Amino acid sequence: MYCECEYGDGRLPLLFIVNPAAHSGEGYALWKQAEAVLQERSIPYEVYFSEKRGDVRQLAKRLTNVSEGAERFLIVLGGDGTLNEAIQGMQHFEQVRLGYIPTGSSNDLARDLKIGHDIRPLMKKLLDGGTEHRMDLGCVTWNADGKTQKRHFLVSCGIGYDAAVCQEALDSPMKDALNKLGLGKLTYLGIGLKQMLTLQYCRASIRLDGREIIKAGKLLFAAGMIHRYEGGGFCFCPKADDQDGLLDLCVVNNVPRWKFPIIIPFALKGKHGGFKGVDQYRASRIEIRTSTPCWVQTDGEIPGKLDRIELTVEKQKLRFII
Ligand SMILES: Nc1ncnc2c1ncn2[C@@H]1O[C@H](COP(=O)(O)OP(=O)(O)OP(=O)(O)O)[C@@H](O)[C@H]1O
Repeated sequence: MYCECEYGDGRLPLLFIVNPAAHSGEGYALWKQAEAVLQERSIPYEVYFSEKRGDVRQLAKRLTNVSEGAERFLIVLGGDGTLNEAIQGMQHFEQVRLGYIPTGSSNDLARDLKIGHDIRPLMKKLLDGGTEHRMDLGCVTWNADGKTQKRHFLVSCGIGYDAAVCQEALDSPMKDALNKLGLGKLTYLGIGLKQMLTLQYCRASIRLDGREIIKAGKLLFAAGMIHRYEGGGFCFCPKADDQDGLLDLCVVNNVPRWKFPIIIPFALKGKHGGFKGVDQYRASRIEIRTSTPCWVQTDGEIPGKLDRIELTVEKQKLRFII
């Protein structure tokens, strides 16, 4: 972790956390485009670069540990995974305005918010103050070694297939190579197809707000979503609203494997709900138990393999600036 500082005139601190490794190493070059806008306007700022996984969380924790009454404007440059790390560390949510410049390869949050990817207009808007958009914050909790663990999410938390694809992609040497050729989506496509053919189904029971029980005999995945897209553009919950204090849930259960290639193009457009075995729900608390431990993902990051998770949501907890 290191810092290049040009801030110091006593105004609202403008703080940047940059993942230079996002988008297979393009992150630093994209930061330079953002920095050019700051320099043109002679705006003071501080920028902190992550050097490894986990740094973004620590940086966010340190930079938002403010005293009462003080405010921070924190802008994160990275993909959904970088932003996810930042919100794990964030403190004093009411005193922090959170800006975001998407420089990852999937950018599902940016897709849903329709904020685009062009750095200059995004920077200019943020520097002009932007618009505050109160955003729900999801939380998944589970037990490990007798202790309750938790992780926040902004986009989605899924168990099963979607998480298994993320987990394999995170460790895939192919991802970097294909990203450099601008073909990063092929990684997910390849791994997605492989997992579709090989993933073992599990049984699951799902409770919504402590009541309704969904019994799944052959669960492919269940994803609780704050935003509409995950997995690089799959509109699994087309009615998700990031301000309603509720999670939309997509459950895919008991769908024969041969049907997947037919359903996928519909899922990209959010039209998959009509297929038998694809169901949508909405709740503020979702408890999921599976018959065997399955991979879990939060905004594409992997907390581990789990067989019992609880998803909740804090309504409009984040002061997101767009
Ligand atoms: N300096 C760094 N070097 C390597 N990894 C980093 C560094 N900083 C953060 N990370 C990790 O990189 C991952 C960043 O993923 P992110 O989603 O932001 O970008 P991406 O990999 O380009 O996009 P996508 O996941 O959408 O394909 C996170 O898991 C984060 O912990």
